[in-house]
Amino acid sequence: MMADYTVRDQVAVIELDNPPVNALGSAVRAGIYDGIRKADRDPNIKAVVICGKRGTFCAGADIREFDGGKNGPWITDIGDFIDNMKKPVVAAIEGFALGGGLEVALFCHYRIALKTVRVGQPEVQIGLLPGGGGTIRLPRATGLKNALDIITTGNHVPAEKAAKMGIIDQIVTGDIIEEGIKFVKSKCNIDTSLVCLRMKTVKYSGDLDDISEAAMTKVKSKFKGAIAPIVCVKSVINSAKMPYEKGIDTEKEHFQDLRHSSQSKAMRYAFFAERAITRWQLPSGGNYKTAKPLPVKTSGVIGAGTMGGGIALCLITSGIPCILVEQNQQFLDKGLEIVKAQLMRTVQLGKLSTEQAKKCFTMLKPTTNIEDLKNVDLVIEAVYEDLKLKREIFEKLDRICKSETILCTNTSSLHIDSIATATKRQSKVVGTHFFAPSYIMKLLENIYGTKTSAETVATVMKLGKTIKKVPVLVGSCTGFVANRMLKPYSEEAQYCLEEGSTPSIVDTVLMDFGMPIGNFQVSDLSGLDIGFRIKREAARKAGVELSKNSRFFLGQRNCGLIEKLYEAGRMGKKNGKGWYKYESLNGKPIVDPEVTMLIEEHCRSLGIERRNIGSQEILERMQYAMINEGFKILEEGLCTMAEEIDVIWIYGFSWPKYMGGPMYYASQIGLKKIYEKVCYYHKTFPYSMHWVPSSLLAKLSQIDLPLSEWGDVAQGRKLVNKL
Ligand SMILES: CCCCCCCCCCCCC/C=C/C(=O)SCCNC(=O)CCNC(=O)[C@H](O)C(C)(C)COP(=O)(O)OP(=O)(O)OC[C@H]1O[C@@H](n2cnc3c(N)ncnc32)[C@H](O)[C@@H]1OP(=O)(O)O
Repeated sequence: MMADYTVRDQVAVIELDNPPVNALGSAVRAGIYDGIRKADRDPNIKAVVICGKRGTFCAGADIREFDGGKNGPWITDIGDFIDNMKKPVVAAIEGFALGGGLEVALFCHYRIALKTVRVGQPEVQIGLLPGGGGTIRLPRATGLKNALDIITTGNHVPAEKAAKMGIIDQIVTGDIIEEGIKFVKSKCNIDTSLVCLRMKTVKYSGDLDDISEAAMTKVKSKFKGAIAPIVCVKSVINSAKMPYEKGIDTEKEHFQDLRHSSQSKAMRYAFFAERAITRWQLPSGGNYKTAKPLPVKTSGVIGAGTMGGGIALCLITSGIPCILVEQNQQFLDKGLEIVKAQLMRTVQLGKLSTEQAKKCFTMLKPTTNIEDLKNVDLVIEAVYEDLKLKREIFEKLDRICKSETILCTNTSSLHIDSIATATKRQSKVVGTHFFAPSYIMKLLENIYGTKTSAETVATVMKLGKTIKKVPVLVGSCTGFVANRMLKPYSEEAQYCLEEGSTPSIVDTVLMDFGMPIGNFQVSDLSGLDIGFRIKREAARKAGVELSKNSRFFLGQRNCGLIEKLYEAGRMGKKNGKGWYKYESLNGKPIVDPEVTMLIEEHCRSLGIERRNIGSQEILERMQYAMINEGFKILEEGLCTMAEEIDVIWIYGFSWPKYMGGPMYYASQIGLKKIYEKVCYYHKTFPYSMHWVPSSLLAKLSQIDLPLSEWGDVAQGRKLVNKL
């Protein structure tokens, strides 16, 4: 059994034992169930302590069992039994009590915890509801309002706050088992039915229907398209509406429905994908197991623009002092204002106290002298995208900084080697590509160059976690993984415009799919001048003219609409007109007939016949083109596993987690169908190179392999004969 049973001083101690996080697999559930029955039967036992091994209580049900695991007792059987026990049972919590772990604690008559503990019901984040009585018992412990908040967000609650909320009975210090024994022995004379949560009523103020409606509206707007938060609200409301037993039975039905839902399956996939990508490896052989990260106790950021300022903020709010360098005082002052404003916003959002924010700000040392960086452990360069300038900076840094300093570039497109070769420490040069707004967006694309060492990679992967990002390691190519895949996606969106669609139709299709924002809205946010400059730079490099009226550019299909909008002074949201018009800087996008006319005129002048394009075609063309690119990225070894691509899209472009990511989505559609469509579009649009089918996709479309093995096939770790 995966729960140890020992007796100390007439108290039965049941220790959950399932490495690494004591997940409640069937054997653990059976262990607890057998343990409490044994303790109840034994007349020498006066009370019970339930706790966990390895410094943690329990991280919840074993998520891997949800795909059809072993049976074992249902979790609420444990609760039903404890509810009828006369001997007191205490949950002695250290580390985490999450999901089913917190539910087990709520079955107990009492809960004590160390100050460092965090509790929560994170099931909603994997598309579920707390199906072990959580939606019915937590409101009885803390009231409807708190329970709705905890269960619909999945946020962790620190011990002291949980104690104030009535979830924890006592905060203790010292050895948790000793404390548990002491505590529970003091409760032996108390009637357990008085403290049993089943017997309590749910506290709330106001009208239940109003509370329910307000909670529904909130989750529908906050978690657009997701089913689980809605079901969570229903079930928590049931705790106040229904008798205990009916509430529990209904909760179990909801849980089973959600467990089988495609949304929960995708979110469970995403949970493990996020963990799989931490097991990175370099083509040279170095990997997460063998490489040791260097300590980063001090840092520097070059460039105090929106990007650099945001990066500096990430560092200081994570406790890493940062020297922020700008070329002159005026730019530096402007950058500091950005940092201050963002810090204030963080305070307003309740994420930092004023005191904490002040303390963070003292960790920022602004300067106009790059020489001040000489002793820092790591520097992130975040100046604008100009290779010559970046090389100059790296050459200087190489001269100035101590030999151990790691030099990072926040380039979004330039090859790492083209910057690293400006230094004599190529092994210590690495890409750290943040996404705008850099303080908010979770993705950190870490890019290795030909000579980047495993130690350098380990350092920036660890740094990513420290500053609360999701770091993904990728190889170097133009645009890296995220922007390289975004290119065919947005190009197809523009081609759809010139073939007959409109920005609002395309964006609506994407948002109906689940994207939080459409392609053209994003383009307006980043600024049309950016897209225009990228094209102009590509033309300059190739030594050709950028012509808005040519249907071909560099041997490929071209859509000159962005140039035409740019020429018409439409810069995007910042000047109130782009693909849409805006009444204010915070305004919503409004369809602009001028843009429709501009598109129609563009088509007339080029002799393009417009037609009705259905939503299925729009979605397919944007997504399949990008998925095909994803397979090319795997094929070229720039990612080692398909999961990396999905995590990049979830955290870089807010792909809905309940759709798993583009590669997972492809696996659900079926690679055969995707490949056939890619071939069809390649035939239809022969001048768009992104439709040239990936050979890996071609290979995988003929066999039935799980996504977790696609990277192995690409890298030759798994050989497939059947073709
Ligand atoms: C007939 C079929 C029946 C099937 C039904 C099954 C039975 C159902 C029982 C009843 C269920 C009632 C409802 C309850 C539902 C739940 O409890 S769902 C789970 C809720 N819990 C969570 O979502 C917590 C998930 N974990 C975390 O958030 C974090 O892991 C952590 C605990 C905060 C620790 O973080 P960190 O230190 O950063 O470590 P990680 O890298 O995240 O994790 C370490 C490894 O542990 C694995 N892991 C973590 N949690 C679980 C888990 N709950 N189940 C399985 N595995 C887990 C994680 O994957 C890591 O391992 P690797 O992937 O190998 O790296």
